Amino acid sequence: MTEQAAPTPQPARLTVLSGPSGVGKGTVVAEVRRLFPHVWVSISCTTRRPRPGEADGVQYHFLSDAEFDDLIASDRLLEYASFAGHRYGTPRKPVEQHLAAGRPTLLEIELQGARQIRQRMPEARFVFLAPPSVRELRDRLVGRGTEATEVVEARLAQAEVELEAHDEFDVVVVNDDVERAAAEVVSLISVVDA
Ligand SMILES: Nc1nc2c(ncn2[C@@H]2O[C@H](COP(=O)(O)OP(=O)(O)O)[C@@H](O)[C@H]2O)c(=O)[nH]1
Ligand SMILES: Nc1ncnc2c1ncn2[C@@H]1O[C@H](COP(=O)(O)OP(=O)(O)O)[C@@H](O)[C@H]1O
Repeated sequence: MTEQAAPTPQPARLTVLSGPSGVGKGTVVAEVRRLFPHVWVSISCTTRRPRPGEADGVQYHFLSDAEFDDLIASDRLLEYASFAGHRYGTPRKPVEQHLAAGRPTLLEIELQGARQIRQRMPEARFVFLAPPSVRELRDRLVGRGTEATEVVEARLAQAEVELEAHDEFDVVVVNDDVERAAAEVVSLISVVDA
């Protein structure tokens, strides 16, 4: 029997999911993983402190400012941005490796980072998660109870900037119902264009 080389996998699609703080990105991404375990979700680096229940290497890699500076200096971030007083960035290598191995890959990042990815990887698909209303966004952010009042206000001010940019994205998904929104995101991640 002749041995055949394993076929080289087709590079997979990169999907970028953005949307204002409190819209439900984390909640929807958790549901996306449940519905579609084949997706690989990038773990970002951040200089913000972990919230209760968050662990290093799970939700984020929690870094010092000096460690974050090192990643920038050695070009190990695909994109990075400041948000509400902290820095966030996507480690480059795991994204490239998972895409090359054929795993549909998802980045959950804010607007400035999404714009950098559009410059570098225009073939990616850009999805904006929108709230049913601004009132509902405020209620979700306050209801989550993870930030102090002034941080909530800073995030809401930033949310207005993000909401105005929704038409830069390929698709807008309204997070009215978590399961419905997640199913829509899965269809965008998993279906390859003809
Ligand atoms: N540019 C960029 N933004 C990120 C990255 N990781 C997370 N973010 C965004 O940073 C913002 C703040 O995240 P976080 O502090 O976890 O708050 P939360 O999204 O409101 O729970 C959100 O809009 C995230 O999508 C990243 O690697 N790069
Ligand atoms: N479709 C939804 N309907 C009602 N509440 C939601 C919905 N999606 C998320 N939430 C709630 O809104 C709050 C913010 O969600 P989260 O996923 O932390 O947002 P983000 O990651 O965008 O900041 C959480 O308390 C979450 O349970």
